[in-house]
Amino acid sequence: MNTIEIKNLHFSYNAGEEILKGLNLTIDERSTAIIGQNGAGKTTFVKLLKGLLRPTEGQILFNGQDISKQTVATLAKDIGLIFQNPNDQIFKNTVLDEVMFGPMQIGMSKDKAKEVALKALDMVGLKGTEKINPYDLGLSERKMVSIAAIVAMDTKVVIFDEPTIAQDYMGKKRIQAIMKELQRQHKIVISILHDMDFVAETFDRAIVFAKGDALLDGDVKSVFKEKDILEKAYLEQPYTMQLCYELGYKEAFLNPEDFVAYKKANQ
Ligand SMILES: Nc1ncnc2c1ncn2[C@@H]1O[C@H](COP(=O)(O)OP(=O)(O)OP(=O)(O)O)[C@@H](O)[C@H]1O
Repeated sequence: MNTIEIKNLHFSYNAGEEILKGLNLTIDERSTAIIGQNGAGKTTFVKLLKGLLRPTEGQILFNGQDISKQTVATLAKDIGLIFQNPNDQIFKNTVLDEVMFGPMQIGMSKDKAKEVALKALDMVGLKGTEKINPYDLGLSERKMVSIAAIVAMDTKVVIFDEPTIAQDYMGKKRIQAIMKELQRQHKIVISILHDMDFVAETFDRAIVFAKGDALLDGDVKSVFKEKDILEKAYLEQPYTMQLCYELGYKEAFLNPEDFVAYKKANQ
């Protein structure tokens, strides 16, 4: 089983202003959502996992090996990060070249890279767009290109930074299906999210970041039950849960499907 162990992780951009203050966590193959108010340190944390930043103190162990001092190039085979803004990631002139780039960088032949790129494009719903310039696509499709570019690399860890931004209902459903498929392949799936309903419907575990530490950590339902603590972190419960509590139910459901199933079974 793949694991990432975070031990006493500290990080500062500027001396005297700690962004992460001794974080301790173990991330496993349960899909993990990282939530928390703006500026809580979520993006900083995933950049540390990807090797884009170096901890000021502490360790990041991937399958037991300390990766906190490894280069981005060495880590690229194992850890994929899909940026919040696809424009920060995409630089090739065609969709196919963009998605083939990562696989070729980690040593795949051109033929193999093309094969995995076409498969990844199919998975994100962009079959047939291979020759298009990514910047001629809309933002939501460009985000899918950036997802395909990481999926094609077949890394053991796939990190998403705000994947649902600019996605409509169908786009969110597709991202949910991609995450479930990656999890089925025993990859570690981590995502930063602001959409609590999406978290409730998609993830096994949620970690609430606040003031440089994990304020809450547990299965999604137990985390979302902690209304008062969530409020301190400026987070809302998922809408279905809010509705259940407002209606006086003791049992609160994470999503409409579970609520409706309960109602039908108890009519
Ligand atoms: N390159 C940088 N130099 C200095 N400070 C930075 C830098 N990047 C981020 N910060 C600061 O670090 C803190 C944490 O930022 P970070 O982007 O990790 O938060 P976040 O939880 O991802 O927020 P958001 O939800 O808005 O993306 C913020 O106060 C931010 O202003």
